[in-house]
Amino acid sequence: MIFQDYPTRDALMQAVASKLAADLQSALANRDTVTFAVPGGTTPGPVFDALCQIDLDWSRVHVLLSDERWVPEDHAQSNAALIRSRLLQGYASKAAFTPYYSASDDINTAADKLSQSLSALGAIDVLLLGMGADMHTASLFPKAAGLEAAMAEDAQLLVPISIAGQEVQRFSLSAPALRAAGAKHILITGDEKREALNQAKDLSEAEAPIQIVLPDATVHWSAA
Ligand SMILES: O=C(O)[C@H](O)[C@@H](O)[C@H](O)[C@H](O)COP(=O)(O)O
Repeated sequence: MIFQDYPTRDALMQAVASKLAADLQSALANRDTVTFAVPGGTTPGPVFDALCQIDLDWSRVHVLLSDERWVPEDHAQSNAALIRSRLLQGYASKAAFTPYYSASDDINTAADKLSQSLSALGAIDVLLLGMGADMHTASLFPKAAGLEAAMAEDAQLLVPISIAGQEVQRFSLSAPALRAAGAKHILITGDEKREALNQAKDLSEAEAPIQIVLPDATVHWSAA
């Protein structure tokens, strides 16, 4: 694991955008289509704002969500809506994007269908993830229903997840999909998440799902 800290939140966001652009560029030099997986949540927005202003061959980039809340895009919790409004703008508006929520299929059918269709993309080339203070990443939450299946070696690309106490179901890239990614970046802020990251190193992947990617990831952190 590489740990990089930044003096301000703005410096963090700008640096992560530049690093992701560099990783996308090097992947584009080697592959016709590059798969870029990104998280939702409240942290990455400014990274997306900076990244979409960087001129690269976005028409050859396929954006995927690391996870989604199982809600339509007009719902406040929709990650697809976040990506469309903050990343798929400017130069990045040319990127391909596959939303996950389906009004017609149930979550299990959607997981099977999308896993099949998206597997043609191959391994994720560039992966950005967040982390919760409970050491979850994507929607792989400790003790969540569906976590065991999501961590199986033969887990399909996308899996349904239900978290006790959360009304909205989740949809997540599975552990094998995250583990197989090329360039892995974790974006976190604040002392609570830094402390959680330190705790995670001594825990199992089931106890701390961030461990699925942590060993070969670059962690980008600022205090604010
Ligand atoms: O759908 C989501 O919420 C994200 O994909 C999730 O994995 C997020 O990265 C963490 O929960 C951190 O969220 P914050 O950035 O809001 O702290």
